[in-house]
Amino acid sequence: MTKTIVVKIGTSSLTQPETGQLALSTIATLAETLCDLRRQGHYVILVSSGAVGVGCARLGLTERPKAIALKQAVAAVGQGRLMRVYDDLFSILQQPIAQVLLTRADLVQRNRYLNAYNTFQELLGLGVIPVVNENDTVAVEELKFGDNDTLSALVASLVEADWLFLLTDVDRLYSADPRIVPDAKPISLVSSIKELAELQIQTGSQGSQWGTGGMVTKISAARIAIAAGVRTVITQGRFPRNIEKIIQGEPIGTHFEPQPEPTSARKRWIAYGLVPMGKLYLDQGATTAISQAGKSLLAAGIKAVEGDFDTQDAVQLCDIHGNEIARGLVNYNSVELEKIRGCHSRDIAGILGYEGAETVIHRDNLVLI
Ligand SMILES: Nc1ncnc2c1ncn2[C@@H]1O[C@H](COP(=O)(O)OP(=O)(O)O)[C@@H](O)[C@H]1O
Ligand SMILES: N[C@@H](CCC(=O)OP(=O)(O)O)C(=O)O
Repeated sequence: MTKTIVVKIGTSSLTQPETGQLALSTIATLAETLCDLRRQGHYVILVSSGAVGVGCARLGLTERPKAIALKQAVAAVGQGRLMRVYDDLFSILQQPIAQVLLTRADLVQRNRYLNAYNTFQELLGLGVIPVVNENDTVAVEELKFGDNDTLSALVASLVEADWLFLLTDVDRLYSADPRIVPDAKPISLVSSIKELAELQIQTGSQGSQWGTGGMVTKISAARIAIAAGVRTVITQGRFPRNIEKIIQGEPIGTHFEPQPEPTSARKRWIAYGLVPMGKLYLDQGATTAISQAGKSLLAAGIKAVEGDFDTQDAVQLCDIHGNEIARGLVNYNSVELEKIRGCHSRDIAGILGYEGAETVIHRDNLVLI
């Protein structure tokens, strides 16, 4: 049965940790594995980091640049070389590939989201393996995915994938960083979003020397993907052949079970496609109404408004502790909300001088995180 499989490989798997040089045997084995999956009739998408890492090696830089302009320049040097390596290897295996560079804006605006979807469908229909990366050279700070774990989860959600593999330089998720805590407990299965939220995991502040997101972004990516119904696995990048074994049922790596009823595509777009433009801090009553009773958000439950946003922008909803509980599209802009927060809906017309929506965020435009 044809499956859609998204495989993300991080810099720490693509490069030698000591030198930053490409781990050619890993990349070649990955190419062979993906070609075999294609020949078995599956649709395959590769999300590959490494532009910055390869660029650093080419330019003789010994650590990842921090300044955005330098990072963009280094990525521009590395991306071409990375694609050359992939095209040489996949060409030997007679497998056409395509370079797909995305910025967050490509998935934020609905028409561009649908365009990206259509392009992936055309490529997969042609038997091509798309090789995706963030378009680092033009991605400006406020509109960046920031890491390819998030990007790969959004792509898996976009194409309604069956599997998302996050290949990294450890064999699975642990209770803490195994490099630092030798007796960290391995985690083999996370069976729900609720369990994921309750996991007590030390993820450390950053990933390996060349990585970007560490485990924080992989856990966040798994949350996005399983909400979209995508089975997600964190496993060792140095053994790409494990992908086939895992698909055949071998318990390798950390498995995140997909949510039984995937969140609708529109709500996934609200929750993860859009970039939130502000925050609304709710009182306990509104928090309970939103998270447990499936209600819309009314002005009376808003204690504070943060940010400068327009109507229909996406905003984060936070509980009394400041924890994000949901995202939604507002019916009022930030200036109006500052005036009506805490007020009863029947008083809104008198305060604003015109009859607006009864709700601040309608339930249909609200997604629990
Ligand atoms: N709880 C944890 N379980 C496993 N690895 C962890 C954990 N916390 C932090 N890490 C670190 O995260 C690193 C992987 O993240 P990263 O370096 O960004 O890799 P990649 O380049 O594959 O994205 C591992 O090398 C490990 O040192
Ligand atoms: N677009 C960047 C991706 C950075 C990134 O997410 O790296 P990693 O944490 O190694 O997957 C690059 O190609 O270097």
